[in-house]
Amino acid sequence: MSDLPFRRVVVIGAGLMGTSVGLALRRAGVEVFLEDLDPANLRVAVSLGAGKPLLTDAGTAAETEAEVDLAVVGVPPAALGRVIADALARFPAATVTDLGSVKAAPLTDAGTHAAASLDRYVGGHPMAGSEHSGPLAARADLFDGRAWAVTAHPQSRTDAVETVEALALACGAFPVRLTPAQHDERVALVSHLPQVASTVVAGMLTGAAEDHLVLAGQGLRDVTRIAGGDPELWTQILSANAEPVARLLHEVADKMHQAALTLEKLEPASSAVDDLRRSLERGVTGVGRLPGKHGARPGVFAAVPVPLPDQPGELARLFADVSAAGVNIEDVRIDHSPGTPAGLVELSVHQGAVPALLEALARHGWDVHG
Ligand SMILES: NC(=O)C1=CN([C@@H]2O[C@H](COP(=O)(O)OP(=O)(O)OC[C@H]3O[C@@H](n4cnc5c(N)ncnc54)[C@H](O)[C@@H]3O)[C@@H](O)[C@H]2O)C=CC1
Ligand SMILES: O=C(O)C(=O)Cc1ccc(O)cc1
Repeated sequence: MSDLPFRRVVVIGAGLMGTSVGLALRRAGVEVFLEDLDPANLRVAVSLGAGKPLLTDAGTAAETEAEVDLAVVGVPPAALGRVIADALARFPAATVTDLGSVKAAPLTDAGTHAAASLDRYVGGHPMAGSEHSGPLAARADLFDGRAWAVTAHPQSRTDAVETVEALALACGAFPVRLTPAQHDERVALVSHLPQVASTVVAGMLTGAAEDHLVLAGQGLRDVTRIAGGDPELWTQILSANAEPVARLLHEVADKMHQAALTLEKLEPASSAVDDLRRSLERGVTGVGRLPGKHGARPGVFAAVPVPLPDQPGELARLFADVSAAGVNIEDVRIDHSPGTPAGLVELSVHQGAVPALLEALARHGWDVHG
């Protein structure tokens, strides 16, 4: 990519997110320098190919700092304001952005330390990540097809906003412009509430007997996966966006209370049965509103389940058969049932491709049903 508005990028904080940005930018041919307080994380990120260390044993060449066009701050939320302000001072020609999950508090913080140069700062938040931390969990394709919030503030320079949008695009994401306040309000619903809900459900498992947990299926794993996220990171995220998240939690608590009352009133053919069905249907409607890959309209993709024998080469054979049918796999999920010699692969494909795919898979002996 030769028409990018940056040639030399520094990533400060080479953990999961910073290292993933480094890998994605290296994939796009951009020169990347890395920095981290933790020398072990820096070494791992460098060895993964995410960039070169900014500081060498001989120190940093002054011309390197002067020639940095873009600094990307990937440190934990509570440290963001300070590190953004430092980056504005250290890299005088650079646009500075960050990867933080909250946007209003770090902007205020950075403004108290670096008000004069804040016009070169534009916030960013890639809406992709994982429940794992650190550079070993990083991936070059983490941002492919994902939204990346770009949060300009009133002083942000237009060229700085365009540079951060170009960063999102270079990493494979699509930029979404929002104000910091709009961002924090929206992620309260789409990211922070699900985290607390997942955490509460997972927390209830701590008291469960092991012979109960052996029954756990994919549904429980789906609901609790993000509860495995770093508690320190999430303490910082939720502390910085407490009010909107608390408002939503009160709403959830009311709805849970209503659901409990409904269940207590259930009798065959009672109106409580209709209430229960209506609330389950509302859930189906809500899930159907989630956009698919690349922000595609909901409902564009369909999931095709295929039972997979637990033998070497079966997954490769399935993918080859799908490919021979001329069908693109948009997404894939594999469910493992402990103790059984089979798994279930769920192929997400364009709805229009489903009939041809089912026909082709059945022809190749896969156990699929229309
Ligand atoms: N974990 C996730 O899924 C997502 C996280 N984010 C945001 O990305 C940021 C980074 O999160 P992760 O990469 O998950 O955390 P991480 O814990 O994997 O990485 C953070 C890195 O920053 C380093 N660090 C801490 N303070 C530093 C400082 N003052 N200077 C230089 N390096 C410093 C740490 O040593 C560590 O290597 C956070 O602000 C988070 O809110 C955004 C989207 C997703
Ligand atoms: O693991 C996942 O699916 C996530 O959604 C991770 C995540 C964590 C924090 C963010 O600010 C954004 C995304």
